[in-house]
Amino acid sequence: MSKITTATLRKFKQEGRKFTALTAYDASFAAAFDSEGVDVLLVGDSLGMVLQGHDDTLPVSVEEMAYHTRCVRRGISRSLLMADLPFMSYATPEQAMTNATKLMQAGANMVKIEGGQWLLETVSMLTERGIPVCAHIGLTPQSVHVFGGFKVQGRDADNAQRILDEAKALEAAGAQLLVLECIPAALAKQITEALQIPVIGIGAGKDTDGQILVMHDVLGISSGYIPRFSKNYLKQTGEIREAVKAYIDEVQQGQFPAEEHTFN
Ligand SMILES: Nc1nc(=O)c2c([nH]1)NC[C@@H]1CN(c3ccc(C(=O)N[C@@H](CCC(=O)O)C(=O)O)cc3)CN21
Ligand SMILES: CC(C)C(=O)C(=O)O
Ligand SMILES: [Mg+2]
Repeated sequence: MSKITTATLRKFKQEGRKFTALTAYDASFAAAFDSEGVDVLLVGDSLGMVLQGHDDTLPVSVEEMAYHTRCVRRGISRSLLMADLPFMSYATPEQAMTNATKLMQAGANMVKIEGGQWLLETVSMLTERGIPVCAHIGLTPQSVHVFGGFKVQGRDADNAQRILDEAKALEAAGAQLLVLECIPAALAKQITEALQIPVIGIGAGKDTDGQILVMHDVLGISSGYIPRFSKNYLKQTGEIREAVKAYIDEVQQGQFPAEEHTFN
């Protein structure tokens, strides 16, 4: 099987073939997810919560992200490897270039950054210099203290329009992928149809081009916050590889996310 690139994902979008993504933080899980056919692996800054036990993602450092990216890289043969730039590591385009370089040199194929309008210059500067960017909008967890909690975004008409406009502007700035988190399904559908680039949803309904979940949620070992949009696939399968297969299968068949995992 040849390596997944952003061009592969774009082809999947054009063909209407759903793809799957999971977080991974170490080589062993990465190798298992890769060999079962997960298309995209994300070294998420969610590691601040699920590995380190913090209440949010803000304490995570670039060095920690680079360490886990190096670990995951050694487990991968086929999947695309994306890594999150953590809180405040891309506050200026210069910081973004310095820190994205560290993650790329640790083995990432692209970096993910949270934000809309204010990030446009950063997206084009990174892309022009050889670092592909996945933009992340909607519920951006690094802004949890601005939002006042992990809350669904884009429910009123003004905010929905703003998120749609941001998505189009990020694509125009050069973003090659987009993550939509915790927004109403109808808005995610509208954005997915409006863009040429592949759109990955989490808590964004069934009509995005791909789905992503945090591996601890899929394997039923998250404590504290367990988002409603996630699903424990270990419960129904009893084995990690079978759980991952079931997740991939349900995404490809359009069975996940179901109505119970969806915000309206
Ligand atoms: N285990 C885990 N899973 C995740 O999906 C995840 C993390 N951790 N850490 C980083 C961010 C934080 N995320 C979260 C965390 C909680 C909710 C949550 O509790 N959402 C409410 C919806 C609230 C509303 O209706 O406005 C829910 O019921 O799911 C959502 C996203 C997503 N990411
Ligand atoms: C939930 C995904 C999209 C993420 O950003 C993370 O795991 O950090
Ligand atoms: Mg993240």
